[in-house]
Amino acid sequence: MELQVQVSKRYDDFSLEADFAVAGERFGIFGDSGSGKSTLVGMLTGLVTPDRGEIVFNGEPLFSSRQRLNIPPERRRIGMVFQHPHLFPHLSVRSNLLYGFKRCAPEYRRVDFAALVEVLKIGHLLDRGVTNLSGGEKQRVAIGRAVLSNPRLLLMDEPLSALDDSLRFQIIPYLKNVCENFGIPYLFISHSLVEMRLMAERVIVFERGRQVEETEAEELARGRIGTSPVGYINLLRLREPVPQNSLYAYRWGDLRLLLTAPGGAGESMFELSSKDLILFKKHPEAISARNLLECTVSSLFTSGNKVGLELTSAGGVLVAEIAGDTAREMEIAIGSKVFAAIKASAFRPLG
Ligand SMILES: Nc1ncnc2c1ncn2[C@@H]1O[C@H](COP(=O)(O)OP(=O)(O)OP(=O)(O)O)[C@@H](O)[C@H]1O
Repeated sequence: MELQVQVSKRYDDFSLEADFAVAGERFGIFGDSGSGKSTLVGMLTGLVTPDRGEIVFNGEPLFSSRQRLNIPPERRRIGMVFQHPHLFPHLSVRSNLLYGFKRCAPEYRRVDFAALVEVLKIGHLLDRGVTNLSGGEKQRVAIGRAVLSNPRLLLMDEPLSALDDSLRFQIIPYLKNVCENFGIPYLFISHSLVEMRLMAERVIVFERGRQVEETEAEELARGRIGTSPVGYINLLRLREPVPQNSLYAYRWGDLRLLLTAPGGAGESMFELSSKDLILFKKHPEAISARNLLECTVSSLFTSGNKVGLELTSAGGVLVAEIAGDTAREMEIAIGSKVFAAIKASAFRPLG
């Protein structure tokens, strides 16, 4: 997709200025509460009219104040998934799903109902009403309904923020699979950096109605090292947990990691703060941490008085954070060998 946006909108005590062009399939809009994300989404869908500017999607103008053009929402073919699923309570799951499909002109119907139901794993729910579904099931139905309306672009405005932590991260693979399988580009809007990294490649950052940065999701996370109380969050996909005494041994690349958290069979995602890695220049003699990884420093980046280290190990890449003084004392440079100690309890399951 190609999306060009150059718009401004003023409310009494808030104004939004956006000027960006994106080309790609998985874009993110990131910003704190009140930064203007939903206002921008409203302008893209056509529910909010910009004061002036232009919005062009795949070469087709959707809004142009110069040309006095404002394509109505129903003709923009932009799908929406919101924070709350907004399902029709009197309709079954099947009828909710088919709502948009039936309203879509036959020539635009590309998404196959049976295939979509399979990807979202909601086949067993089709004949049920929606009121008693779990939060995660409701959101999967809402995603399915949006996708079945065959949008040219899917806008997801904080689609996970009403779900509790474990559900949030269970829904992410469905969201990604559904868009990838059916070739639907999306804009993912969120104030969660972890969600952004899992969903988007490039990210446009808004602060108080102003677009301040366009970058890669990973870069954005790394740039906040030292400024964020939780540090940089490493995301690890670990496999095949095997009970080992009171712990669980997981596979990570060519390494085994010991964790306190039991995971489901197959793969599970875990987060690990950059603050939870303790670095040694030489192999320590005896340590209480259950994991000791031999690593090479593959990249260094500074943020304030903190230094972020990208560490390459046989398992994969991890980011650690240490004070600038410590990095100098340890004579850390690109190519340095270090040992990273990590407690079994430092890994937190996502979902
Ligand atoms: N219709 C409106 N009239 C007046 N002010 C509005 C209107 N809509 C939004 N605003 C104001 O614009 C600002 C940006 O709101 P917006 O909902 O776009 O932010 P957001 O980044 O989506 O926030 P959140 O993450 O909390 O939803 C806020 O200060 C809000 O109060």
